[in-house]
Order: sequence, then C-alpha cells, then structure tokens
Amino acid sequence: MSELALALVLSPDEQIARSRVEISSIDDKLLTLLNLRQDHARRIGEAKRASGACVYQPGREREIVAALGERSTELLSPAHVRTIWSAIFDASRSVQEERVVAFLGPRGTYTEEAMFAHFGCAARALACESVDAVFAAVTGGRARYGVVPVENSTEGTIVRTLDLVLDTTVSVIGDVVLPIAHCLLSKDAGLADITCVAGHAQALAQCRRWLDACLPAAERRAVSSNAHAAQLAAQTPALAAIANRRAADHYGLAVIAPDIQDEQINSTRFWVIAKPRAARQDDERTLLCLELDNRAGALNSVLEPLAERHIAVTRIDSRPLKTELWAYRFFLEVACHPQHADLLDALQVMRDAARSVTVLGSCATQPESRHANHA
Ligand SMILES: O=C(O)C(=O)C[C@]1(C(=O)O)C=C[C@@H](O)C=C1
Repeated sequence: MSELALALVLSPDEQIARSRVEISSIDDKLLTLLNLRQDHARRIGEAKRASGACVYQPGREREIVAALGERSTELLSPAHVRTIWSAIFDASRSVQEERVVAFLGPRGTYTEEAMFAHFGCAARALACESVDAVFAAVTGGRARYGVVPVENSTEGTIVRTLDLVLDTTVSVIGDVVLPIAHCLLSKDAGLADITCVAGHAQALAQCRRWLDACLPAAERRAVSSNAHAAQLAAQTPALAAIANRRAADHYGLAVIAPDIQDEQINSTRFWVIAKPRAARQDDERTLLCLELDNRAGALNSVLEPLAERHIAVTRIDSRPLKTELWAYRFFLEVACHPQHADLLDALQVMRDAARSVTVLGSCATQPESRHANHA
C-alpha cells in the first residue's frame, strides 16, 4: 500500500506512532552521519594544528550554508538550514580545539549572551568579575578568547575596554552587536514597593527617562554588572535590578516591567579578543591606534592617505595619552582588510605623519543586530 493510501486508513494515533518509528530510524542515521562528519572535522583540526591554520573559517561555513540553502524546500527553509548547521559547526569546531572563552560575568550578563551568540554553546565559559579580568585571562592564557562590551548605541564608548585594547597585547578578532532590551526584575515586589534600583551605570543611564517617570523616588545604585544587580535583587525584596530575561531565569526573579530602555533601538557592540593572530581572509574592517603630535593638521595628515585611497573610516574615538597633558591617541576602524595593498600603502604614509600607528586587529563583515534569545 502506498504512503498516501496508508495515511487514509490509519487513525491519527496510528499515524503518529508510525511516523515516530520512522523519525527514530532517521535520527539514528543522522547521528551516524554526524559522527562521521565529526571524525572528519577532527582530522581537519589535526591538519590545521600542523599547518598553523585557524580553526574558525567563516568563509567556508558561509559557502556550505549557501549551497545547502539553495536546496531548501517548503518543509525546510533556508533559515532552518542556517540554524541547524550553525549547531553542527559549533560541534565541529569544538572537536578541533577547546575554546575557553572569558566574558564579563557573572552568569546572566549581556556579555554572556553575546558570547553565546558568537561562539554557540560549544564554548567553555569563564565568568570574570571585570573587563580587566577578561583581558588578564586572555593574556595569561587561561582563556583562548574573551568577550567584552565596547560601545552602546545610546551611551557611547566603554572607555575601559578601549584603553585595555590600546594598552595590552591582545587583538580584536571579531565583534557582535546585540539589541539590548532592559527589564526591571524583582524577587516578588510590585513597582510600588521598590525603594532602590540597581544596575550597571550604563544600564541606569539607558533607562533614565523611564526611571524618572515610573520610580522617581527610588535610589539608583550603580554596581559592577547587571547580573550582579540581579543577584542583589534576589537577596533584597525592596531592591529591583535592571537586567535581561536570562538573568531573571538564572536568579529566580520576576519581570515587573519589560523593555524599559529609553531608546528602543538600544544596542551594544561587544569585541571578541584573543592573542594576536594573522588576519582571516574575510576580515573587512581593520582597527588602528594612532598617536599624533599635538599640532594643527596632525589628524588630517593621517586621515588624508585613507581618503585618497577611498578607504572609509567607520569609527573614530579619542583617548587621553595620559603621559602628556591634553594630548590624545586616536582609535580608528577602517573598512578594509589589514593586508590589502591600498591600506598597507596608506599605513606607510600615515607612519611618516604620526608618532606611531598600531594595528589592533580586524573583524569580518559588520555583524547584523542579533535578537536576544529570551527563551
Ligand atoms: O573546513 C574546515 O576548515 C573545517 O574545519 C570544517 C568546518 C565544518 O564543520 O564544516 C568546521 C569549522 C570551520 O569553521 C569550517 C568548516
């Protein structure tokens, strides 16, 4: 009897039971094939170790997903293919290296969310108490990678991160942009019972208008992270925390008000840091630090060589030199691969005009905003 004819004579329960048997048998075959795939990934990992090649090859991953996406069907969309293969690549990379990733903790921070968005669940997470501790874990070899916040679309630069990248030997090797949806969390108090709101200074600032309108009399207490604020809220009934839903789940809190950020497009950029390594083929942005003489036209003389070669400057920031009054160093992001002939050419001219020019790292294509996983 054909499948169609059989479907007509089977009761719903019989159909479910029959298809479950088929699904179990398909899962069995999938698992065998996935193990075979993992074995090849392991062999590639050994070859990469021998040749010094990088484990993570985003270009190859994109190629695979694009080819499979073209064969997608009504039953399995390109988005499903992307999600499934993203987990397969995670597993595959995890047999090639153990990825300990330090992040600004504790558990439940937005940085943890960014870490999972970038590395998937195959990473072994190492929660650190401060941005400094994340850098120390990477420079000291306790973690291969680190994830730290660097810029918020409402509040601007996180200067400590910028200073540490400028002052240490680590490189920026990627970035992640997350939309930030702040919630007010409490153990079991209602809005009227809250006398204190704790959160990272940036989060308190990003919710200023909402707090002025809804909790004008409450004390605002700046703490080291939003997740730490959630820990405090779990212990103190009249204290509410500004944090994400991941923190609510992790610390057993209720969301008393969702989406309290003043700007709905509020997003944070996180940098992925590591010890210096060669740029990847598909890195399209290069990060630079420029130290300039304190004279008229100094900044212009380093920007001109870029403009002349049509290299766009996508970000510029200044930080005090600290060793000299009112003198600055400049952080630049430019839209070009670090080894591109035009950029190498520009850098040579810039080096003549500046006290020093340092390449701080490079990133792949500008990340799209990813939606926070509130599951
Ligand atoms: O092709 C490689 O270089 C692999 O290591 C295999 C593989 C994969 O699982 O397909 C895994 C990691 C890379 O980022 C790209 C692809």
